[in-house]
Amino acid sequence: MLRFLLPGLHVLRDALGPQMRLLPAVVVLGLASAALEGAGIGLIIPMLSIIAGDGQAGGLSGISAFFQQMGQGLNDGTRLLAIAAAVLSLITLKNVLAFANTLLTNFIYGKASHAIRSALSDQLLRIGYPFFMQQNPGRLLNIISNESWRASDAIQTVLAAIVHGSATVILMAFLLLLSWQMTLFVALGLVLVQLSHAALSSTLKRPSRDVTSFNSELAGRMLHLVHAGRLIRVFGQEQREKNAFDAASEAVRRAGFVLQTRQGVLPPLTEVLHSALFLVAVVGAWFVGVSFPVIVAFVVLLYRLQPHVRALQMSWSQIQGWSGSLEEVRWLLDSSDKPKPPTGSEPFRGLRRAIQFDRVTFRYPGSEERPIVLRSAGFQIHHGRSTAIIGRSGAGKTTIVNLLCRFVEPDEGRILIDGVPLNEIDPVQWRRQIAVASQDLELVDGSILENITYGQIATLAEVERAAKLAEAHSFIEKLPQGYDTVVGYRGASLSAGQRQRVALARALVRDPAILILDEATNAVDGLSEAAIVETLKSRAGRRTTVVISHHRSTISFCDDVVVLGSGRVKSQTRLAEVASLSMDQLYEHEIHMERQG
Ligand SMILES: Nc1ncnc2c1ncn2[C@@H]1O[C@H](COP(=O)(O)OP(=O)(O)OP(=O)(O)O)[C@@H](O)[C@H]1O
Repeated sequence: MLRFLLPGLHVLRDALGPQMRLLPAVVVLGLASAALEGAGIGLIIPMLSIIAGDGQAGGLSGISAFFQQMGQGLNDGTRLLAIAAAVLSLITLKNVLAFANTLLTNFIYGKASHAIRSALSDQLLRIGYPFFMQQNPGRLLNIISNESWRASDAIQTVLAAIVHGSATVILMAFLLLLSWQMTLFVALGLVLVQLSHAALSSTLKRPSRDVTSFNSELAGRMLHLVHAGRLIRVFGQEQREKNAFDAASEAVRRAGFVLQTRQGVLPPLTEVLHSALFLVAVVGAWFVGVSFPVIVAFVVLLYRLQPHVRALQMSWSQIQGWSGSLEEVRWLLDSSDKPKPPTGSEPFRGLRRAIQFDRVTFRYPGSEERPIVLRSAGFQIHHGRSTAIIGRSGAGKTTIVNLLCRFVEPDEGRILIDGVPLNEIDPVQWRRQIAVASQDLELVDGSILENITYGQIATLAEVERAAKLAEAHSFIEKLPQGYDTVVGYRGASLSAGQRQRVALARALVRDPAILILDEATNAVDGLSEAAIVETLKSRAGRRTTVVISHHRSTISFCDDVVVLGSGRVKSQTRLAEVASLSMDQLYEHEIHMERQG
């Protein structure tokens, strides 16, 4: 029930985590400071009696009589001063407690906000890779950069609501002790105000979802402007992109306006209803003959109560207004409908014999209509040899890399590593033995040194050795900052060929048991490529290499070649046996396959 009323409640509960145990302290501090405030207001009764010249007035009952007794026996002047000093002490102490509560709620809020952001980053790192193939990056960016902050704000609002709720309970108790009839009347009025407030607040969920979904679209457009800057300019599409961006931004504005207008109605409406209730209570009290000091104390208490009740009601509507944000954060944090990360517990210490694709069938997740990429594919990658995987564009070469890296899993068939199914092998140990250089694996925004040693502890000598093997050392040396040159976002300050050589050095510095090169040198000049091929040759017999390329020169050093076509493995043979064939002829090469699975 509460979950229905407060959308995303368990996002908030999970975010609070161990801080939940601090919530009773927030309540106690809230109750204590409200009690001090109520007592201070109660002391107005004897003060007013003294000022009205009726300091020893009787005829009061309940808590009013209790306050009226304060300082009796003292002369009026001393008593007035003593009561004033007591009121000031109570107000001071109340504010000290209120400040302590502010510190405590800020601490809890900070911890909970951090917990939300940390859980989101944890989830993004943990989810199975196919998730990123299917999801709109704009939606993910919007959740991380916008919605997570609104979820944090919702936590602050809930904490504030706890404080206001505690104050409301205590001040209502004081009101009850002053005059139960007037309090009953006020309580009834407040219930009516809350009902009308809740009815209006419930209309906020829909516009809140609209704002969230339009924000996702806008974030996607922003990403596009950042990533496709060159494309847009080359094709002269600035105006079209501007129109599309403005339309997305306008949609956010319109949805935001609807939400803010509906939210904006609530504070004035609440104030008018509260004022009406306030006036009716005062006038009614006079009509039923409540004494002047009690009316004043009641009115002051009611006056102090109002902001707390209004804040409580506004918290409610704010959380309804953030329901779209909370739902988005909850969606991303929910692992049940997300692809699972690869699992497996078999230890893996290195390839000894071969990787075997055993009748592997695969189709990218997302839709049943997607064509089958690999159909019962069978071939082998032998230990210590270099295997070229070739085929026309779209034949499924990169998909084989994705399967080897366990970004995706076969729908049917198995990949066997020395006879052990890959999905039973510990993925961390497996990935530690492979290194990939691919045009899809971008550089990170940092120095060349940081890029080459990414995820690897290496000495400068080892880095330089890898850079030399990748034909990168000579160009790096010529840069003014050498290995400390910052490459910029995705390596933007380097040429395509330089980026590829740094990426190759990054793979080589690990000296991996299995090196996978997916179009890793296609932007490198012929001379450099020839030198890189020599490097790769030197691994022969010791390490396993998989090379994907459309260039005959790049695969020239390979021992074996696997030809893909129409979702099938068309042939697997020794490259020496087909050395005379051109790349085009190789693509059409179809023979019986050696030891196919
Ligand atoms: N993330 C994806 N989601 C859906 N389909 C995909 C995805 N990636 C690739 N495909 C499809 O899978 C097929 C094989 O793609 P793959 O990238 O493996 O081909 P490739 O042989 O490496 O091509 P190229 O030589 O052009 O790089 C293609 O039809 C492609 O449309």
